[in-house]
Amino acid sequence: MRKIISASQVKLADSDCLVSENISSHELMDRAASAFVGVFRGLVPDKNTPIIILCGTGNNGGDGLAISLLLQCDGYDDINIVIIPTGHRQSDDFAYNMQRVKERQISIHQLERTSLQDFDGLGLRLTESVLIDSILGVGINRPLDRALAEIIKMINQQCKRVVAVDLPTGFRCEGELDDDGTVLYAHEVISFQRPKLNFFFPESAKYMENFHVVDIGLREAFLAELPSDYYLIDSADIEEIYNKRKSFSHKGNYGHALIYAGSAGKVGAALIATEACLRTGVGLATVCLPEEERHALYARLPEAMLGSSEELFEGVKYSAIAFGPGLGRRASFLSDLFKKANAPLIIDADGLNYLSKEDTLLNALPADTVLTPHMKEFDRLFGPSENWWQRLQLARRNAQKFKITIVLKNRYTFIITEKGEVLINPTGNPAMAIAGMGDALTGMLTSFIAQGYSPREACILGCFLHGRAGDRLRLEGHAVVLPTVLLTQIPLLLGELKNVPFA
Ligand SMILES: NC(=O)C1=CN([C@@H]2O[C@H](COP(=O)(O)OP(=O)(O)OC[C@H]3O[C@@H](n4cnc5c(N)ncnc54)[C@H](OP(=O)(O)O)[C@@H]3O)[C@@H](O)[C@H]2O)[C@@H](O)CC1
Ligand SMILES: [K+]
Repeated sequence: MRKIISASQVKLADSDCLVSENISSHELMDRAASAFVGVFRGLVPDKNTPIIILCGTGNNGGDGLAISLLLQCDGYDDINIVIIPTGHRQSDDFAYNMQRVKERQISIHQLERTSLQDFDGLGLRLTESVLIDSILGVGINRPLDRALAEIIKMINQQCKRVVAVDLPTGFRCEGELDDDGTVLYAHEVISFQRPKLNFFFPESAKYMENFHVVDIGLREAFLAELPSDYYLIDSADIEEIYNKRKSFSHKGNYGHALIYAGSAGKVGAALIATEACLRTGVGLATVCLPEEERHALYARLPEAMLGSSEELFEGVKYSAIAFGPGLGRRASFLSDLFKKANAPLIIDADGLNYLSKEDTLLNALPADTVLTPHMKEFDRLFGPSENWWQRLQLARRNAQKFKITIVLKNRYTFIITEKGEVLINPTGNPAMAIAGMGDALTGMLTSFIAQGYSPREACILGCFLHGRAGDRLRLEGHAVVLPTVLLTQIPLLLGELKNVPFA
């Protein structure tokens, strides 16, 4: 898992890198510039493209200058640099790179003061150029001055393609994103070493389209020691957590899941959740569906067993219970379930809606419960929030208070553990925005918990693989991914882990 660090921690990691490798800060800046250019080349392969590099006078601006040198060496032949004064003094590495740029034949336009009129007077071809934004990076420490904000608003109206260095100018790395703040909109952001936490909030879409993260060699061992509650899940975590199926094992070794789901007109939700559970490897799955809907289950999923509410808990020990997809009014069984359940619960959809209407039930949630709300379900459960930063903090408080895991679903799903850690899932794409996708996730999480994984492990595995299956289909050309099609990928993805599915 990759720890997400704050703007101030980045500076500590930079200093550590200089000391531990015994390099100068401009050498590290060259490394950052080179990593940036590595991605930039792929984004803008045409070397005749007019490029405008907007530089502030701190280290973000220093990066811009170092980037100009590399791009020129690479054969980009139409580069204009504009220096916009930021702050009280130039940083040393900015001054160092300025000296190097002056020794080359690159056009430099130096604004003596930050003013829209002066900027406009430069007559830059903003609409035809690719603009590299290196005005401000992690050093932003106050709202933008009016004059700089005016320049940025004009650029936002005119520029068709902006590539930001480290982060878009004006964007805050963490904390509440200011709704009225001016930010230089970036079509691409090339960020150093780690993505910034706020890249993962839906509000960031207003300020940026895509981001790339490049390694600049900061010491991972140092980053691992920094305190942070935010982590980005990566494929190595999946390899580490997932256990191969053992030889001589049988269905009894892989758990028995109960799927309490479906109602008249919403049987599909139960079928999808159950199919997901089975395809993720559970040993046994029992579905509690209304009796009259049983034919759909037998026709679609002969592997599943049907149970009725009365007999469900007689002498059966489940290893995980999913509750909610397509339940409608049947969700009122939740209070009884709390008394009868003998396994961790995964509550979704109508189960969450019922929970939000009955205040006292939240306090009665059994240990190890997983809630899987999307934003609206979350707000109904725990109250409204003004923005995603507030919502995430509210989720952390409630996960700790009730000792539960909350899977807050979005483009980047946040898994909030009972300790208040936030694990960010990077996989998934808009082709997956379709009915039934959440039911599939619920089935997968239930399956992993039934197989003996902790709620934390199950949520990491389930969210990552669910999104990865969708990403694979998207890459194969599917503009839309149906949940039942996505589920066909799950056994294949599991089979690819550690290359051998069996011990
Ligand atoms: N550290 C490293 O070794 C490495 C760092 N790297 C790069 O450095 C970047 C961070 O550089 P940084 O710390 O110099 O900050 P940066 O974002 O350039 O801005 C600072 C200047 O802006 C000013 N200022 C602040 N707010 C303002 C506002 N609202 N409006 C106007 N001005 C404002 C502030 O002024 P002051 O507070 O002094 O008045 C100060 O002068 C980082 O994002 C990455 O790109 C990479 O090369 C890798 C190695
Ligand atoms: K920037």
